[in-house]
Amino acid sequence: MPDATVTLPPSETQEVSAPLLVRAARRQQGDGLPVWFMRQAGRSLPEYKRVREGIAMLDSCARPDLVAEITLQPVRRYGVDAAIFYSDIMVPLKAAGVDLDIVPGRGPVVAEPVRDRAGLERLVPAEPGDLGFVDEAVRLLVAELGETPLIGFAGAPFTLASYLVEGGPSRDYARTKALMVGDPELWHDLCARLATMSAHFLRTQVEAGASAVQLFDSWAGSLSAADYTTFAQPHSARVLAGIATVPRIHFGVGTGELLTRMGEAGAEVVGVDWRIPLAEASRRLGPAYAVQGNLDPALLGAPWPVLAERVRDVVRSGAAAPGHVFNLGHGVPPETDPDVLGRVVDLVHEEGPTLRAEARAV
Ligand SMILES: Cc1c2[nH]c(c1CCC(=O)O)Cc1[nH]c(c(CCC(=O)O)c1C)Cc1[nH]c(c(CCC(=O)O)c1C)Cc1[nH]c(c(C)c1CCC(=O)O)C2
Repeated sequence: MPDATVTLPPSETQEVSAPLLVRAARRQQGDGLPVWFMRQAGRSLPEYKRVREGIAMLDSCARPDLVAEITLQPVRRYGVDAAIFYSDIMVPLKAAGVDLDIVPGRGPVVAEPVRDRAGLERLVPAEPGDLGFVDEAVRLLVAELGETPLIGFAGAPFTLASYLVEGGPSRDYARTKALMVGDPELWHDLCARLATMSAHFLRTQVEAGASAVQLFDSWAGSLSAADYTTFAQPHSARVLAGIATVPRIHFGVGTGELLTRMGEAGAEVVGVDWRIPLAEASRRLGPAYAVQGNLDPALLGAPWPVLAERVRDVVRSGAAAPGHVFNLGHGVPPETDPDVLGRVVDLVHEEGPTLRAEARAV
């Protein structure tokens, strides 16, 4: 029999040894199905609560030893196919000197919201060395993780701007949208600056060894497709354009009507929430994109047989896409029983390949 490594062209030889997550993102996974969870590290884990005791969220993000430990916790516990860097979308802003805090149970709170040009002028991107703690943590992690890929991430300009303009979490993004349409020049200048910060945060992680990245535009689903295209997509595209060497995942909540634009912003994988089936998301996106998602996180509290059937539904629907990374439709809720997540991982690993093969044969 000929030696396969000799007959394959170099690019394909590399694919054979690439992590399953990376192969899925490149639409080369076959029946294998990688699984990880947004917010897999954090408050649902007792081991997380123990190491975080008495340490503020943003302080923990600046300590490479803690960041590495917290990032590894769900990998050890669940055997997920990827780690996601423990940090926050607001970290680059904090490093640039913005006075902000992450309030438990609430989210990011900004002391002086940015609502005019003077506010924008105060926002000076961090110098290259200012994210040294990120570089150090990623290097520690990549050495510890071995074969398991690390996903780096950043916040998209629209979602970051929503926190800066509102001063904290918001239901309707009224001030953000009023600024966006009322002073487009200020809006675009603000988002351009945020794009520079997020691109720098992502590049730091990729240069230190992250194998893939996810851009979180969590709140983009609050925009119409027209406003997304005018006010958000160009800035996200600039962030993603700086990171073309590794697979890029682009995620938001409630973005069923924006999926194609999110793909066109420069991603290989588009993250989908639970509101539309993956097969439908893939139909909208076409053959050039893989999908990630999309179990409804609220179902993690349902009786196991019911939940298991929903997990299988997601796997079957995802088999219609040219690539599928199993995930939730949004982050792990804090009250989640970790044992349930463990059972989901085991089910995806044990039944995923067969379910995918069956679904693809129909
Ligand atoms: C919108 C957003 C933020 N941060 C992030 C997003 C995008 C993801 C999403 O859509 O959920 C990104 C993020 N935040 C965190 C991670 C770590 C990696 C992981 O997913 O496991 C990631 C990828 C840790 C965190 N980020 C946060 C925590 C909890 C803080 C704590 O434990 O004290 C963690 C582990 C805090 C945070 N930070 C933010 C919010 C809304 C909150 C929740 C506030 C709360 O309910 O307590 C802003």
